[in-house]
Amino acid sequence: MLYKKIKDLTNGELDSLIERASDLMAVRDAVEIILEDVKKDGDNALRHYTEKFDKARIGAIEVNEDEINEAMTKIDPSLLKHLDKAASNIRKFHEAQLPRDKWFVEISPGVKAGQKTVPLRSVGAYVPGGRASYPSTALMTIIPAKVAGVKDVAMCTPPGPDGNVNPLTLAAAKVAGADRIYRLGGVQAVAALAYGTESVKPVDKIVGPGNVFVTTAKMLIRTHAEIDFPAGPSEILIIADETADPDFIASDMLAQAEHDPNAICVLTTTSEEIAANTQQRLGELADTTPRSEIVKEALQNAAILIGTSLDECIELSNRFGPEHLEIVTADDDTVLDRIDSAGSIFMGKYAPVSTGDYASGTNHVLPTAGYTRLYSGLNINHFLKYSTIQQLDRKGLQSLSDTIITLAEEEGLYAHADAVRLRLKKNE
Ligand SMILES: NC(=O)c1ccc[n+]([C@@H]2O[C@H](COP(=O)([O-])OP(=O)(O)OC[C@H]3O[C@@H](n4cnc5c(N)ncnc54)[C@H](O)[C@@H]3O)[C@@H](O)[C@H]2O)c1
Ligand SMILES: N[C@H](CO)Cc1c[nH]c[nH+]1
Ligand SMILES: [Zn+2]
Repeated sequence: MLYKKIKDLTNGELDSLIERASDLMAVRDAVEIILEDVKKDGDNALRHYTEKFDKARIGAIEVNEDEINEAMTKIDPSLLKHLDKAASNIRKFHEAQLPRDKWFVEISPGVKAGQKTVPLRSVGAYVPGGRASYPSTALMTIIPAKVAGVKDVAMCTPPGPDGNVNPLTLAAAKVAGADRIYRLGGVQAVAALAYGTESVKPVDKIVGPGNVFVTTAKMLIRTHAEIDFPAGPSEILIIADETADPDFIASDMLAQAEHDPNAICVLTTTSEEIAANTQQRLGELADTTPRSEIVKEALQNAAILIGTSLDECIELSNRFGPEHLEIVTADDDTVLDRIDSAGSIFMGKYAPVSTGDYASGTNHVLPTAGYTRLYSGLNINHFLKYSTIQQLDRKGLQSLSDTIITLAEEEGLYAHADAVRLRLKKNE
């Protein structure tokens, strides 16, 4: 773990903290081989890689209705109640993000310009399932697609060694409204959704998080399908002053560390005492937590960085661009106003990242590896596209004609000018 004052960081230390997208491309060669094999050999390659990585010999690639219904019967009703509660909060939040179906503005008399909203035709949701199973991610990816009106939503998630998909993930997919489910994980799932195979229908866009292999695969198939953004191994950065509680900080760092050995957890604080106590607490928790092995590996990438002022901590956070940002200071609103790159922001000591991971309604599929500098987390717009519209009457066209004809002729595009002249020459 890196434990230092921000001002003492070497350029190399700062670069490896900020420029972490290179971790994804380190697995590029291995990923490309799998992508090519699936493109060439379709279902055969899917079965081969599922056996290799998930230790499962699968027959049917698509999960059938009977399996889904059977999974539903296996789930404790009280568990289903919690799934429903999470689903309903996620639905409520994403419905609030919906834009208007169609709108117009009068640019000038007789000239109306507007916009129409259209859902994508088909989307593939990748739901991870390697080191943990992620029913919550089925809700986070499928619900917004359905709220946006996407007709065809497929889900891919890795099977267990018995070839079955985790029953709660199947239940979550059903609650969320998935149209098709494939027992496929990793690079092979992304390839199948992008290229299509005998059993898998290709989709227009692939969304959802995954480990470095899944995320790199998404970045490499973009000539075939659009993607949301790189959503790789989990990250947290906490900005804290002396008012924060080191036990809470350590437990929230642990909560993201337990996802993946490649997870990245950072605390930046103005308090040397908070820094030291957090480090000590992390050490204790790492030994006793059930996912100790993963956590200990992830904590090797962790950092505790002491700033001489909150300004220094905020600047570091904006350069890092964390997937999750927690702000725990005496004046969280003022810090919030200065944040320009963070996937999802958690304010105050009663808002651990776990709230957004499961139940506050916001989406937990978020850019990692510094991509919050470019992308927003998963939201309704990832499932929509917009057509602009213009509607003019004769007077409206007349009012724009000189401008259009002059600019078109300057560009040497005479037919553009004539398209206007012709209409105005003809009697109504
Ligand atoms: N950023 C986000 O929004 C977000 C949200 C939830 C989870 N996550 C992250 O998702 C990830 C889930 O990872 P996971 O591993 O548990 O599940 P996963 O489903 O992403 O990956 C499992 C698959 O990885 C493939 N794989 C494993 N080793 C491989 C190898 N050596 N070569 C090629 N392929 C290989 C296998 O096909 C396997 O099915 C974690 O990193 C977690 O932090 C991120
Ligand atoms: N923290 C993860 C995103 O990095 C999302 C998640 C799902 N389940 C638990 N947590
Ligand atoms: Zn989490």
